[in-house]
Amino acid sequence: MRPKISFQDVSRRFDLGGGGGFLALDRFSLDVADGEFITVVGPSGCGKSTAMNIAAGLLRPSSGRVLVEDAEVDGPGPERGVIFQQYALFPWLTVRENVEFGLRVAGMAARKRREVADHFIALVGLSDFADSLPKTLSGGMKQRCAIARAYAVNPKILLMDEPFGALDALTRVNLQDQLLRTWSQERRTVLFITHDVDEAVYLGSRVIVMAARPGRLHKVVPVDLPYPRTEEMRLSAGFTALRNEVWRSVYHPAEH
Ligand SMILES: Nc1ncnc2c1ncn2[C@@H]1O[C@H](COP(=O)(O)OP(=O)(O)OP(=O)(O)O)[C@@H](O)[C@H]1O
Repeated sequence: MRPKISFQDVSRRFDLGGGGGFLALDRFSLDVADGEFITVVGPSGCGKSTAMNIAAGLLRPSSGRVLVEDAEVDGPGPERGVIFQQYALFPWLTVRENVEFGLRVAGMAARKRREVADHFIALVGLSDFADSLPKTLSGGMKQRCAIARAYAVNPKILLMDEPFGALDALTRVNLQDQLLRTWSQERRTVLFITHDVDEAVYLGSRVIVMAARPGRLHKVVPVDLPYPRTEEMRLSAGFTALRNEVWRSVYHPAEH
């Protein structure tokens, strides 16, 4: 089957001035299957965001290319929803209006818009807050609103760059479960960057471990735990073994 997303020898060099260049990403290649949940971990500066931004069409590769369903990415597109660590909600719009925003831009009729928005607001558990402004929400709720907004425009691909990075541990675990539930109901292809090794193993069907200087793919660790993932799984010997493998690859790449 053809991959949903295909990174093909993608490199990115940043010009540092004075003729010097910095290789942020070196010949990164990866095929992501339709409906797959891929997590990406690696030390700071290993090119995770660079790879994600190239797939989002926000940054151009210096060489190589990214294909989405066989078409080369040359800019942002509605089939790719992007969620960053910063929630980026419009503060003057309510939760529902934020979720409706992309639908309004796409020209959807008001009644349909509301129906779609309310579906996704319910999916992330924010129905009681649909008429609230972002400033009255906790960080986790804002991020759930951002997820509902990204889902509402029905992107086939979700690109998530440390979406839970700013949240406390408990909220984070809750949002991980919520994201997996949403993913199992509204199957999308997900590329999810995190610094948290546990999060990477818990969410992903494969963990992509990257290494720095230059930023590159170091190792792919398949996660042979079935979905739905559960709390018992988190505490299982199988999970711990995978977590240790990923940990060693991130922190001791020379030996692993
Ligand atoms: N616009 C830029 N100009 C120059 N260098 C850049 C630019 N963007 C990124 N870099 C460099 O490229 C490297 C990779 O950056 P990138 O943000 O992709 O890493 P990352 O793995 O996402 O890091 P982190 O985990 O800290 O977010 C870093 O060394 C960074 O300093």
